[in-house]
Amino acid sequence: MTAFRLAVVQLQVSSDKANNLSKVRRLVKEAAGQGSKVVLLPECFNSPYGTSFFSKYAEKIPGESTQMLSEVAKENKLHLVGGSIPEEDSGKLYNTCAVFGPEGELILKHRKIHLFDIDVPGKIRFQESETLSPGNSLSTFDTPFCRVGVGICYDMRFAELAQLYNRKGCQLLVYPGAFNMMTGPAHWELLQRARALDNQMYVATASPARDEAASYVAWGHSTVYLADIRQQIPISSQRRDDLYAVTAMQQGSG
Ligand SMILES: NC(=O)CC(=O)C(=O)O
Repeated sequence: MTAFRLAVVQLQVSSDKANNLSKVRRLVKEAAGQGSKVVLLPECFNSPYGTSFFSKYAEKIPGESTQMLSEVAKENKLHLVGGSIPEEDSGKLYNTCAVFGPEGELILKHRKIHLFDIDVPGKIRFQESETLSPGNSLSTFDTPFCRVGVGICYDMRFAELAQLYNRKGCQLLVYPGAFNMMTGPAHWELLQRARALDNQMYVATASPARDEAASYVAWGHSTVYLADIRQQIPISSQRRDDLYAVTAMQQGSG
């Protein structure tokens, strides 16, 4: 891994898609001006986060929002991890992160694998699966600095995914996310620290900025967490592969 500057954009997302896109343009340019080579956007950066919004804001890829991401990555000569947008494909909706390289090329699409379905009586009920379909693929990409593993928000709760990315040689995990005012204070930082510590990898998250007037109030607190003590505490070489293994099943499409 070589040193580079990573920017995490905590965006104030509104119901005005065009305004969200123009803010992204401005903020990525600003991050590039400060020397950033990889920029991470939040989950659902072009739309309010909520099941009632996904179909209205959904786009095909390529489409308006990802075209903007491609242009911005190229203009600023950086890797852009495009948070996520509601994606429409063949009549289904996905929560999808598109990653672009410095020539504006689409490197990968990661569709959220674990949908956010929770029901905490009296506090919060959220069922992404009412409108979204899950992705079925792991997603990694290479930069000149390190290999990166991609998950979206709820994906961060699943330790196995991070372990598989570790086995695939990733040194940085990125999670665009939008935890809320209940799960945020309880788990947001803890999960990042857990994934970083278990795997001795860097972990970065980007959230929409908190908007108390939104129907879903994001916790915010975008973070970069470091656990870079591989040499001193060499757990990767001390693993008992003779006793246990984390393996991926055959990946489907999506
Ligand atoms: N929004 C999510 O996908 C996940 C979340 O908010 C949580 O796990 O808490």
